[in-house]
Amino acid sequence: MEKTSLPLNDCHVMKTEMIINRLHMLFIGIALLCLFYYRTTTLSQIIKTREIPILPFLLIFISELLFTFIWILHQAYRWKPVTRTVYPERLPQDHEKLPPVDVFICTADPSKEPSLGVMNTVLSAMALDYPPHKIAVYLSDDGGSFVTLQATREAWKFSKWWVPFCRKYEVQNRCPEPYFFSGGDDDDKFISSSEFVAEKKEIEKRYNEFKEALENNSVNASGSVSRDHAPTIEVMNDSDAKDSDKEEMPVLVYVAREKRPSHPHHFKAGALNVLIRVSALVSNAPYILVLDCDHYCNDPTSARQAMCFYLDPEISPKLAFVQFPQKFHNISEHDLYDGRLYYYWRKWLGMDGLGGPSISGCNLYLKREALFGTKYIKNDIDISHLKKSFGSSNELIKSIYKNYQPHLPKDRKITDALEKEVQLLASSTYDSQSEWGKQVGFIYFSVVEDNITSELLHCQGWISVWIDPPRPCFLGSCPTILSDMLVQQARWGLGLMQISLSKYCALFFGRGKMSTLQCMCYAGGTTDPLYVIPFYISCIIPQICLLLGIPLYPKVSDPFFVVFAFIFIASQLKHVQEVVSFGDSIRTALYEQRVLMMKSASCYLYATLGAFLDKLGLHEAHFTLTNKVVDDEQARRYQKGIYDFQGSPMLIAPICSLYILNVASFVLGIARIIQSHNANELFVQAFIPLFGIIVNYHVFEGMVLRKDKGRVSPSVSLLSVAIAAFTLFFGSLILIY
Ligand SMILES: O=c1ccn([C@@H]2O[C@H](COP(=O)(O)OP(=O)(O)O[C@H]3O[C@H](CO)[C@@H](O)[C@H](O)[C@H]3O)[C@@H](O)[C@H]2O)c(=O)[nH]1
Ligand SMILES: [Mn+2]
Repeated sequence: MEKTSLPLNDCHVMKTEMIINRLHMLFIGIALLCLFYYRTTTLSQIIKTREIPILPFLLIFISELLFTFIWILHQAYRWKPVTRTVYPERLPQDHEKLPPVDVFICTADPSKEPSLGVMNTVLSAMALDYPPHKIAVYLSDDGGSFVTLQATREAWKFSKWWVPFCRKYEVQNRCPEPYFFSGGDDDDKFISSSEFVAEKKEIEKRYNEFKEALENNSVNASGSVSRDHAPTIEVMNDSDAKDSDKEEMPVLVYVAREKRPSHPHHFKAGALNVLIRVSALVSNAPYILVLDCDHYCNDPTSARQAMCFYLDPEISPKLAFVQFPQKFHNISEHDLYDGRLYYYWRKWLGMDGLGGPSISGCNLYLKREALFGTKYIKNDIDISHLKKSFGSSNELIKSIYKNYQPHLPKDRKITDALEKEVQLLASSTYDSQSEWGKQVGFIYFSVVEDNITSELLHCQGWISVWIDPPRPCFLGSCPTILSDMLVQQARWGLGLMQISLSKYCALFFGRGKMSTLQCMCYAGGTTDPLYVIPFYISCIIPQICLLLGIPLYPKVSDPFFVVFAFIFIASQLKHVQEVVSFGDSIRTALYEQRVLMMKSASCYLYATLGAFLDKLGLHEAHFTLTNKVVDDEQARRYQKGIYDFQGSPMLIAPICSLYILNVASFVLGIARIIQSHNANELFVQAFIPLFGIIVNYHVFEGMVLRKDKGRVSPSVSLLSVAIAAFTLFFGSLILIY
C-alpha cells in the first residue's frame, strides 16, 4: 500500500539559479533605466545644440530599445526554472495497466535521410521496453519512395530477430547500429553467458545482411522520391506467424500519404496529421510518441518515464505532452555550431516552471485527446459539426468516441473496408474542408509546426512537462557544417518570425489564455530573429562613427560610462554563469556567442526578410530538409574543431562582410584616435569592433590564415570586401546628416 502512494514524479525549483536570475534582473533593470535616462537627456541636448548628427544617435537608441525589449521578454525564462525526476520503478507491475502508445516517425527523402539511419530509428522504437502489443510504430514516408518502402519491409523482417533479442537480454541500447558498432553494448548484463554471446553473434550477422540489403536497395534513392503519387499504406504484423511460441511483436505501419503538385502538403505537420488519422483507425493509442527519422531511442524506458506523468492523477488530466530534449550522437568535443542546442534547453527549464515547455519537434509523448481537442466537444453535438472539424470520415469520428479501442481486429489483419478508409484519410484533399491544421492536429500556419502547435495547446489550458534524464532517451544527428546549421536556423527563424508577425504573436494572442510570463516566453522565442536589427546596427553604426569621429557613447570619464560597462560585463558574466551551471565549460560560452553572431548576421537576416515577404504574399515559406549526410573530409574537420565555411555565398558573405567592416573601422579608428587624442570620447566605439574581432577570430582564420578546403573561398572574401567597402562609404555619407 505504501508503495503505491509514493509519487511517480517530483518537481524541484532551482532555487540558487532563481535567486541569481532575479538579482541579475533587478540590477540590469536599474542600469537600463539609467541608460535610457542618459539617452533621452542626451538626445534632447543634441536636438538643441546639433553638435553631433542625430541619425546615428537615433539608430543606436533604437537598437538599445530593441535589445531591451528582447531582454525583458527573455527574463520570463529566468523567473522560475524547475527540474523534474521520474520513478518508473514505481509504475504498476501489471502491464495491462499501462496505456498503449503509437510511435510516429517522419522521413521525407532517402537521399538526404539514408534508409539505414531511418530503419535504425524504426527498430529502436519497436524494441521499446513496453508491452509489445501496446506499441504500434508508424513510418511516414513523405517521398512516397519504393526505396523506403522496401527498407521498411526489410526492417520488419529483421525486427523479428532484433526485438525478441533485446527483450530477452534486457539490452540497454536498442538501436542496432550503435549497439554493434559504437560501443553501445558496454552495459550488457549477460556478457558472460555463452548463450548470449552466440545469439548476439547470430544477430550481428543478420544485421549485416540487413544492412547489405538496404545498401543494394538504396542505389537510386534520389530518383525514387516523388511529389505526385497515390497513398500507400502497408500494415506489417505477425498475424501470419502461426507459431504461438513466438513473442508478440509491435505492429509496423508504412504510410506514404497522397501527394499532388496542385495541393499544399504542409510538410512535416501535414505528414503527422495523416499519421494521427490513420493510426486512429488502426491502433488508436491514447498516447503518441513523435520522432524524427534520425532521432533513435537511446533508452528503451522513455515510454515508462512518460507514464510517470500520465499515470499521475494530479498532473495527467491537464497534461498535453511530455517533452524530452533533443540530444545528439554526432557532437564533437568542440561543438562548434552549438549543435547541442543548450541555448534552447536552458530556456525550457524556465518554461517548465510556468506551465510547460513548447514542443521541440520530436521526442515527445503527446496525448491524442489534446490534438483532437475532444475535451471541448459536447456529447450531444451534431455529427455534421464534427465533420466540419475532423473531415468526412465517419470511422474517424467513431474512433474518437471509441475510448481508444483499436480498430485492428484481434488477428491484426487489415480488412478491405479499413484499407479503403485509411486511404481516404491519407488523401491529399482530406484536410481541405476541415479544421485539420487549423484547430485540430498539428498547426500548418508556420514551418515551425512545433512552436505554433504548442502555443495553441497552452492557450487552451493544457500544460506540458520537460524531463531531461541523465541517460538521454533519444539521440539524433545535428548539422556539422556551418552552412547546414545556417540553413536549419534560417528555417526556424523564418517560422518563428511568421508567428511573430501574425495574430498568433503570443503577446496579443495569449492574453487572458496564458499567464503573462508564459506569453513572454512564447513571444521571446518567436522574436529571436528580430535580434538581427539591433545586431546589424551595433555592427555598423558605432564603427562608421568611429571613423568619422562622432561620439555615440559616454566618455570614459563620464559617470554614465559605468552604466554601459556594467550592463556589458554583467550580461557576459550571466551568460557564462548559465552555461557553467548547466554543466558546460566556459569555452561553450564563447562558441555560443559566435553562433549567435553568425546566426544574426546571416540566417536571421533572411528569416526576417522572408517572413515579411511571406506576410506580403510575395514568397512562400518552405521546409528545406536538414542534410544528414556529410563527406568524410567535412566530418574530419568538424571532429578537429575546424570551422567549415563552404556553402552558399548568400549565407557566408554577410558574416565575412561584417567582420571586414569591423577590422577596417577598428584599425583606421585607432589611427584616428592616436592622431587626435580623443580616446576618452571614442573608447566604447573602439571597444565594440575589437570585441567582435576577438570573438569571431575564426572568421579571420577562415579568410586569411587557412588554406584548406573548408576556408572561406577567395571569391566570397573578395565579395565581402566589396560589400564592406560599399557599406562604409555610403554609410558615412548618410550618417553625417
Ligand atoms: O516535408 C517534410 C519535411 C520534413 N519532414 C520530416 O521532418 C523531420 C525534421 O526535419 P529535419 O530536416 O531533420 O529538420 P530539423 O531542422 O532538424 O528539425 C527540427 O525542426 C523542425 C521544425 O522546423 C522540427 O519539426 C523537428 O522535429 C526538429 O528536429 C524529419 O524527420 C523529416 O523527414 C517531413 O516528414 N516532411
Ligand atoms: Mn533533424
